[in-house]
Amino acid sequence: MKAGVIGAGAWGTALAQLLASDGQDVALWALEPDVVDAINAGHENPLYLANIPLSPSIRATGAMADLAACEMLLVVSPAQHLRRVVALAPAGVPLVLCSKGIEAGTSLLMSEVAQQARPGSPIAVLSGPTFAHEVARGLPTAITLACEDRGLGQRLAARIARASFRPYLSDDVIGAEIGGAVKNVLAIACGVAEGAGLGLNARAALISRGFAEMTRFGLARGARAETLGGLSGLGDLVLTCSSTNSRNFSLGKGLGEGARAADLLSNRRTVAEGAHTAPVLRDAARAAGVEMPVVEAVCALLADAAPLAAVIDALLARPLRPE
Ligand SMILES: NC(=O)C1=CN([C@@H]2O[C@H](COP(=O)(O)OP(=O)(O)OC[C@H]3O[C@@H](n4cnc5c(N)ncnc54)[C@H](O)[C@@H]3O)[C@@H](O)[C@H]2O)C=CC1
Ligand SMILES: O=C(CO)COP(=O)(O)O
Repeated sequence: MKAGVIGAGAWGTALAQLLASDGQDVALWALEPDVVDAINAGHENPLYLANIPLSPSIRATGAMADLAACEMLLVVSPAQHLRRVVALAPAGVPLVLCSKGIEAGTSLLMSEVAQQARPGSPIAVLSGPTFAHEVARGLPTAITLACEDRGLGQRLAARIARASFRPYLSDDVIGAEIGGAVKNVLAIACGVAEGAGLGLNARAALISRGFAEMTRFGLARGARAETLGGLSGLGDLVLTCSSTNSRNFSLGKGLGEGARAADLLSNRRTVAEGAHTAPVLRDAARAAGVEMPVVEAVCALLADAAPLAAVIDALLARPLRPE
């Protein structure tokens, strides 16, 4: 299966490096001409994945037509741009969606957006606890590969798997997507706790009460509980809520230290998906009658709608209830 990757940010570049690690050619579509040139001439991507020497088997391009011969396309754009890039991709080729988020304006998950943008292209989702720079360095990683077509899922998994990169197959596409989208918002909350010096008890409470929110929302959207408790849900939640290597956690840390969201988000080159997903998720949850108080709190801080102390007090003052 000749592989192509759409999007040369940190994660797209790391996945191209993974796929090229057995010497096979990988076509990598990048938005920025500077990135195309740096990868082809210098075998590096200093803009998004600095200090990682890239395989010469990776061929970057700015022309989507150069991906026409690919038999598998990994889509790794930011979630809010996925509709536009998928519409440009060659038709009929299996799309492995690696972006984590919910589309603003439609509240659609990435698989639903891709189905609208490229009807007829088979779809899979690749999602889990996977910091890009660790995968690019070949460190051990496990991930969920969700696909409703079991045979296709097995073929994709075989093509993507490496000695230190283990895809676990699932047929719960929606469940895999909801975990990845929701954990980004919850990572912002854990970053806030870190930045405000609330302690590790508070972080653990946010992770487990946040997981309860993820589960309520996921079940309401048709996800399976075991998917939400797996790599793409709980696994990714734990990773992203534990480290400033996470852009979402770092954004929250800045909020917790007292910075304004608008200042933290202006002029950033890399994406913190949780900031885009949070208000969409809050509205979708309200519409479904699902309570998500941690997500509501993150939205209030992102919108600068209430002082940090008031947001924390409101969460702690919620009525006592059974776990
Ligand atoms: N970085 C990571 O460790 C991981 C990231 N992801 C997900 O992968 C997706 C991409 O994230 P990263 O690769 O980290 O991105 P990044 O933050 O490293 O880079 C930003 C990306 O956005 C692209 N971009 C900017 N404006 C655009 C536009 N108008 N149209 C299309 N693309 C545009 C840039 O070309 C670049 O590829 C996100 O949904 C993220 O949640 C998933 C797993 C791990
Ligand atoms: O999704 C990720 C790891 O699985 C990356 O998290 P951040 O986008 O918060 O950096």
